[in-house]
Amino acid sequence: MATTLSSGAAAELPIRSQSVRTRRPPTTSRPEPPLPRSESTSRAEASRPHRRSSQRSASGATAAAATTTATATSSRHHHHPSQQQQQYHQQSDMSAAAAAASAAPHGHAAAGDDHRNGADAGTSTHRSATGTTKQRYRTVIPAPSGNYAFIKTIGQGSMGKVKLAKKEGTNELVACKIIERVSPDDGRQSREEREKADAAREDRNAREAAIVSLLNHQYICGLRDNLRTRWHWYMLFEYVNGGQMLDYIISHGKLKEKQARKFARQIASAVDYCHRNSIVHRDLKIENILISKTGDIKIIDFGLSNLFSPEEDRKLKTYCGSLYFAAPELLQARPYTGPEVDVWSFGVVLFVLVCGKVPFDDQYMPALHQKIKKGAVDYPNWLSSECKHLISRMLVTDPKQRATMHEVMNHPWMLKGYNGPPDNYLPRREPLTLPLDPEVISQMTGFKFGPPEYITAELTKRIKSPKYQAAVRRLEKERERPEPIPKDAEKKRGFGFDFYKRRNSVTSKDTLTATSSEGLPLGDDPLNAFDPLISIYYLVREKLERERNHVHIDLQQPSKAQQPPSSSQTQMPVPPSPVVRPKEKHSLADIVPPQPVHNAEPRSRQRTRSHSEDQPREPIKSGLLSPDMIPPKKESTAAGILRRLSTRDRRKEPPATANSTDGKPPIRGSMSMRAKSLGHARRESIQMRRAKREAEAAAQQASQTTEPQRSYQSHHQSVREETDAELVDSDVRAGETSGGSNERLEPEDPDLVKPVFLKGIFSVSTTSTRPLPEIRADIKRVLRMLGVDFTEIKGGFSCLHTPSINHAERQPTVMTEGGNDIEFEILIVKVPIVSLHGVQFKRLAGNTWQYKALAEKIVRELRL
Ligand SMILES: Nc1ncnc2c1ncn2[C@@H]1O[C@H](COP(=O)(O)OP(=O)(O)OP(=O)(O)O)[C@@H](O)[C@H]1O
Repeated sequence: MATTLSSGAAAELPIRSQSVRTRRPPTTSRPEPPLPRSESTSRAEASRPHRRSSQRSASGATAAAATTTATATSSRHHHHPSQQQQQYHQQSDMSAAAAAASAAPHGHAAAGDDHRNGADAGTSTHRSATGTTKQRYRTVIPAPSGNYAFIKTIGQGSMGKVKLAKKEGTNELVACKIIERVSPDDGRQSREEREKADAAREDRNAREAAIVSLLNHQYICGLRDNLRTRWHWYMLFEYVNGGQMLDYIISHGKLKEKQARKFARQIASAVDYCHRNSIVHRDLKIENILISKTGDIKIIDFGLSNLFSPEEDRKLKTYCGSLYFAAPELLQARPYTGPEVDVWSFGVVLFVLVCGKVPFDDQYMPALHQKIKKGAVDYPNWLSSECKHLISRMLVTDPKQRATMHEVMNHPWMLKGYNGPPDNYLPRREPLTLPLDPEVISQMTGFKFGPPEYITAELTKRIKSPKYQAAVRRLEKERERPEPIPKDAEKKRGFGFDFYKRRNSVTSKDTLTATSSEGLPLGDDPLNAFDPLISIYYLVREKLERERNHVHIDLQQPSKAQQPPSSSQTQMPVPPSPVVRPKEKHSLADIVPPQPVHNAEPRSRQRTRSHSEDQPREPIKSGLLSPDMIPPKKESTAAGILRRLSTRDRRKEPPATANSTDGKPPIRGSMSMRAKSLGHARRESIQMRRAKREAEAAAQQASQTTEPQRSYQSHHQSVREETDAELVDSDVRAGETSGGSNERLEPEDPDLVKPVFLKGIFSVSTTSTRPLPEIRADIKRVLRMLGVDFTEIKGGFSCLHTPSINHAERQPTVMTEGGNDIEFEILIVKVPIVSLHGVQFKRLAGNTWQYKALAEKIVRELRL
């Protein structure tokens, strides 16, 4: 149960008072509008075939699906002891103390709020006249931007399900997070308690929707649309289809520092962007980092995020997050500003990336608490001293001594191989001036700021305040200072050495930036995180500008929308730049840039921080080169991915051939994927394009042959990027073919392997040159051996495992939601070009670390 401490209480948080974020008990009694049940959803649900006989209803697939969901919902919503250990939440936030009246929450109240329209959607239960509970499904979400049809469930968090959905008439895929709004009466709470909990949850949902709808960052999963019905919130996010970071780690074990750095820089970029917009995530953990098709990270789940203020007397007091990633001050129930708890969690994430395990672990909760509070970390000796140093600066138990994001981003480990710190992609801003834009004010909803007049009055007060005006003057002075010293010069005079000396005193004076405000401590910078109201004003205004411009601003290219307004009239929208977001690249050739990879991050908008520029900013400044003309730079290339994939331990592979460049055996195929030097990237890119062309020709030839001739081998050779439409088709077909039954499929059936390309590469836990039937047989052997229930589905296996006490491993035992059951898929994917099969794991539900332990065990047992 959530426990509220009195303001400022610094008492130890009793362990039993911890709880998951307010979770709903099983849904049983709420009447649901009589909705037509969609066939395709039934199929999709029924295609989740791991249900045990005890969970199955005799009345066929529909009932089975209903039971399934009810069971899943039920098991998830019970307050399992481990849940209580995993996430905890105490309700008493700054926002709750904010202005009394709340504007309408962000999101669109759908017709579903009217029961008679039957527009509520998603999964929910319905108690019939006979008292039996039935699950109802809705297949289409009538979102403001169009109708979205559900395809299948792709995730399950503590707040609800996440389903893949497709916009009708398009191939656009979204991940729809479905959150219930009202808790049913399970007899455990009084009506008042329930209502209070629902109201608090509603505030959180509104805030999550409001926050994610405003954020605009390439490493943050963007909200496409948002719908609220009587019973549910539907948040339609961009679909991130490269898998979870967790799977990546299961696949690769610990990452090489170089690879971890790339991800860490992206996380830092996103987190710093949030902080400079007065937003703290509060639930940073490995599960909330997904990987996109292009190999970049996307942070998800802002369900626990909130606004923060640098003011001492406006500290946050909600203690939430995942225990393994939680800062010690949260365990001690101490009020906190905000960013420092994210820095700690980020430190834990970084440790997981480079070590493949959590830094603090104990199966006995009080001991785990003690370890976190003590902050003693065992660093493996193979970790570089710079990496150790950075993590040790992030995992400082005293939040005042802990590294700031500024320090993290400028740490030598972060800079290694790069020209500067990660870019946070903040749009260029100017200090606010009066009058304020009423349209912007009217859209500042979802945060309980109060009515527009109140917001206007408060903002005016802040802008006129001596503190703000002094900050503006300081900024102006900063901007008048001469240009910063070139980066090379920084290196020459020993920047790295200086860094260590002043690590605890990073202030505005330490920053290398002369023209930017970004080195200023939070609260001194009038442009970033000065005050939550001001930050939200900027964000809303920027969002409106994007919408007015009617173009999707390409996050990887600067556009005029990010240019400073030409006058003090900062509300005036800048004329749209003719930048239309290019369609996401799908082909290998398209995403392999012909450039070295060490300047990893895409050149983005014109930045306010000059010292982080990866390219000279002069041309932009002088107007010689339009910012829109700067080509994006990306490290995350297919070549890079494949190269990394190929550098994995392949002891079991055939001996080296003449193609081997470094004495190690190459992976099968004509081209060596073992190139390690950066200079090889370009060559690889060319080779890959050539190979792709050749393979396409071969595939075309194969398609002209008769059906039997289109053998297993040619299926292997088909090298083609799967489009989203095909992905949808295959997902739907998967539901149709498997139908939730245990029916045996011919092992040679090409449908048994899912032709996933880049998507699969990221989560490939292991690859094999062995024929598909052998791989499948081996997986089945291992699953049976480990007592995992499974059903064959298209492209792999749907698995369910209930860990027994005997199975308990020395692994982190708690972390996220979920009952005992671990639900996951093992997909066999094709790795393009090189005719390999990869085994991909995908967690659907269950305890993260139990899942990780199991997946790793399966990988170990496989003889691929
Ligand atoms: N945009 C997305 N694209 C693809 N998969 C997603 C997306 N968003 C969420 N998921 C999947 O759904 C899962 C749950 O999502 P999310 O973390 O947002 O839910 P939650 O209820 O807030 O979870 P938690 O209990 O971890 O806080 C994720 O772990 C991920 O596997």
